[in-house]
Amino acid sequence: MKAGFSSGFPFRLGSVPYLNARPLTWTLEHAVVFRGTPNALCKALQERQVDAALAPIVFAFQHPDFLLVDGVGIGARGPVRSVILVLEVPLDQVRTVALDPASRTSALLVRVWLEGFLGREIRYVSRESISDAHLWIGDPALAVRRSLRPPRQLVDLGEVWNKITGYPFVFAVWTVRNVSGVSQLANLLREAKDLGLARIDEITNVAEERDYLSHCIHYELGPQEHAGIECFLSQLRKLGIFPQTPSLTWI
Ligand SMILES: C=C(O[C@@H]1C=C(C(=O)O)C=C[C@H]1O)C(=O)O
Repeated sequence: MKAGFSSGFPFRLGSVPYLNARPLTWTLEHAVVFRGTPNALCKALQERQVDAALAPIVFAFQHPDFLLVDGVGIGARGPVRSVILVLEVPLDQVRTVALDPASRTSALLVRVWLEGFLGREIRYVSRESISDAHLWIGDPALAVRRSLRPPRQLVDLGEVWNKITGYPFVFAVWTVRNVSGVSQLANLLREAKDLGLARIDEITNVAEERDYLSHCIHYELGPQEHAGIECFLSQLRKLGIFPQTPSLTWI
């Protein structure tokens, strides 16, 4: 039984099916009732199938009624490995990009990078279409990266964001409906992060995966990550996406 609750853990959690979320949910697996892509998690939150989800940060930009758990997230302070753009042609010839239908945040990060920072005009097409570049996230991205052969090249979006802005990037945060006991829930989610990070050796015995969880994904969310989120928001506004400044409520 979890501390402070007389009848078990009273919250329903949603998470992504990717390796990178495992340290955050390792000690809370019993409470995870929904596992789906970042896109599916947004729907699960809206349809009240879950009380809290490790949702794409951009969901909160559009839904200010949800609360965000501070101190924990899925971010990167440099190369992230699992958010990649695979190029079929040299970068300066890229005109069309197929987005990953699983993604919300990285789909906008691609736009910020190509349109905002590089000033390119890009047409976005569906995954099935022939395109000059493909976005991949999560475990499928890790698999694509392993099987990549020249002349195809890849761009690590965590790395380009950090090189250009100097900030970390935050992909996902625990996004919570304002239910009773919400601050206790936030404390438990922060505690679960510490417990999970101390048990990476239990989560995977594959050296490459341990390295990914220990060095590529950054689970702490502090002042630098907040500055990164603000910078991402201001870049989105420059592109005319989310013209209002959303008010984010951190707990
Ligand atoms: C770093 C990652 O972050 C994911 C990317 C997301 C997105 O692009 O919308 C959302 C949630 C994260 O789980 C990843 O899964 O590779």
